[in-house]
Amino acid sequence: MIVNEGVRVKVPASTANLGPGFDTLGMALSLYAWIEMKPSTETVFHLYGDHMEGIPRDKSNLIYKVAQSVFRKAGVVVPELEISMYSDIPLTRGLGSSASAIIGALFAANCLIGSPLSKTQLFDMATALEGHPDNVGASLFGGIITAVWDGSHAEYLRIEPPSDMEVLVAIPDFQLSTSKARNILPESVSLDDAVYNVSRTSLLTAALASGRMDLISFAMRDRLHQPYRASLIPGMTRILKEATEHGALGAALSGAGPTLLALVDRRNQDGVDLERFLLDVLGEQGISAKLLWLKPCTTGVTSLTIEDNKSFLEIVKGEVTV
Ligand SMILES: Nc1ncnc2c1ncn2[C@@H]1O[C@H](COP(=O)(O)OP(=O)(O)OP(=O)(O)O)[C@@H](O)[C@H]1O
Ligand SMILES: N[C@@H](CCO)C(=O)O
Repeated sequence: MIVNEGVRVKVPASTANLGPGFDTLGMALSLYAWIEMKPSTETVFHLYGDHMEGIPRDKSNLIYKVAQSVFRKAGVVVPELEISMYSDIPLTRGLGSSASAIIGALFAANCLIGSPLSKTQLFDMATALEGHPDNVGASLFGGIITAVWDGSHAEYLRIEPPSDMEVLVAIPDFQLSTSKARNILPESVSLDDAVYNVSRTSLLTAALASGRMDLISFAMRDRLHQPYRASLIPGMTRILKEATEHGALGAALSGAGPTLLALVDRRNQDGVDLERFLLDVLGEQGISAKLLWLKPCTTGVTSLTIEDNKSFLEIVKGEVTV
């Protein structure tokens, strides 16, 4: 099997759940990480950007381990790698940093050995690693995905996001690990709550697929995870309840949080009132937050051509938008 000299990939961040679609709905966002992977004589890491603090620079690194799982499955031996990464995706904030690292690593490693594995195989491997298909599906395929995981295989459909819909995220200045935000959830829920979410997830999916943005506020409500996670994100309950009064189509906790996300129709909203509302409510709780206007990202992970003489950082710096 041919092993390429090196590959560069660009992978989007993602938001999971979109309110009611717990562990099933995901949407790719216009916030990115870039990875370069090359065979090497010894394993080395070059990690750039403000979000790499604490990330290991040895073979315990997630990117390295995920790449090796691709080589094992394909029956190829590439034990030493030179890995460069630049990321604008904050860690443990609910914007799918782990999913983007997993998808970027799977895709880069597969490209490095001539792409023997299909995207379906990569999706199954990614979902097994992440535990749920929502973030990884969005980072792999782009757009909005609705996905089902049966424990060994993930099926999905991709939905083109409404073209005028933008996303305002408020990223609080504290981290919240997905495991902590999952441990707070109950083991079982009532039939009433299950029906509440099934019906809203169905309506939300159909509303997004058909561009019925007027239905989003009604559909984007949840009883399966947000109420239990509220104690971890002071101000969240008020934001979810009142964001539509300040111009949002709907609001949700992004993934496992703590980032809060509002969908906005930019044809009729400048978003200024919404920005102030989010910062004020979080500020009243003593939380400062960074606001970012993002767009749904319609393409998933992509490989970049390695241009003559351009270094990894030169390529990335030409692309960074935030
Ligand atoms: N580039 C990376 N390289 C290595 N490990 C990473 C990288 N990015 C993320 N991780 C790992 O993933 C962890 C964050 O995963 P976690 O699921 O808690 O949060 P998240 O993916 O940012 O949020 P969410 O899943 O709620 O959207 C980090 O603490 C780190 O261990
Ligand atoms: N669906 C997941 C996303 C975070 O990884 C959750 O809400 O826990």
